[in-house]
Amino acid sequence: MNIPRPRGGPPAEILAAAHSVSKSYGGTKALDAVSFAVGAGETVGLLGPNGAGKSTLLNLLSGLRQPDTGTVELFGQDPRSPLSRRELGTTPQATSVPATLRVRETVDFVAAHYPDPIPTPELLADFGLGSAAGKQCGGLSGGQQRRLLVALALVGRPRLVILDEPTTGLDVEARESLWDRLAEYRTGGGTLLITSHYLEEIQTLASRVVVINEGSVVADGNVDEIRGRVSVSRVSFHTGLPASSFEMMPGTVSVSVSAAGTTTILTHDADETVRQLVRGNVGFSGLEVHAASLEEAFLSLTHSGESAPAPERRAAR
Ligand SMILES: Nc1ncnc2c1ncn2[C@@H]1O[C@H](COP(=O)(O)OP(=O)(O)OP(=O)(O)O)[C@@H](O)[C@H]1O
Repeated sequence: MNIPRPRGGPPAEILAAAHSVSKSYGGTKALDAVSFAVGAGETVGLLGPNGAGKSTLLNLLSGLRQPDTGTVELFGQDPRSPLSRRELGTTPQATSVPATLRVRETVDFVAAHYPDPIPTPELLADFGLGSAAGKQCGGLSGGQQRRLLVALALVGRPRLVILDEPTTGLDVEARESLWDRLAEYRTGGGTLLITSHYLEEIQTLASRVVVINEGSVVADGNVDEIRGRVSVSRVSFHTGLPASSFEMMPGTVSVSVSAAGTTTILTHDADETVRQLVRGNVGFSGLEVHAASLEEAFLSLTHSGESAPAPERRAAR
């Protein structure tokens, strides 16, 4: 597990951890022997495509579900114990607000569970909901409801906040304002675990990014390391040569040939790929270079694996 150790100091306290955790829903394996931990003071972005297992992992860590095998800890205890959740603020993906309660009443109700909550007017003002305080929650827009849910996660000044895709349904302005609030929470010493589909979205906030795909952790590192590894291009062209001719080229992740005869090289270094094609006197036509899709980028992580991160492979050649 990758827990940062402050230089010269003791290891960071682990606030939440999964130890070799597996979870299936019927025949679907959502998590496969995942080990993962969040240390105090970290902001961890949990990144992965649809169905990767992100929500399942968060639900286990926050005690909403139980693992089939392996163990989970929250503040060193079983996350299902109410005591362990006292210092946790969370907004699961599917939660909705109570339609008939007013916004102010909803915040007051949740705040009453904590010894030192953020005062309701202050919290609502921070989240741009001051003027909506007297409205029924059911009358809020989707974006306002989302903001209210995140505000509720923070009201008790928790030590750890777990948010599942908090910006879903928010416009750009609301999204930025939400990141600002979370950055303030972090500056005040808070620890964050946030899921997203997009590295761009979490890269300004996250101190560490963990990529999960098909129920397994496929990468764990700082933003620059992960960006280097998910930056993949597709170089496509027509040639008479078989796919195997290109597999050893520097930076290559995978090579495929479509039914229509187009050869596509997924590569971490499109410039070098094109240089190699020219230098090698490869007969090609119809050359095109595009950014790879997110799915292809995640696939590249699965292919390269933890033992051979792309930047090192690139440097070694
Ligand atoms: N309650 C459930 N019943 C059956 N299958 C489920 C259930 N919850 C999740 N799954 C399946 O488990 C796998 C992991 O789902 P999970 O929601 O954890 O992924 P995710 O990374 O959070 O996806 P998304 O980004 O789409 O929210 C998927 O194949 C999903 O269809």
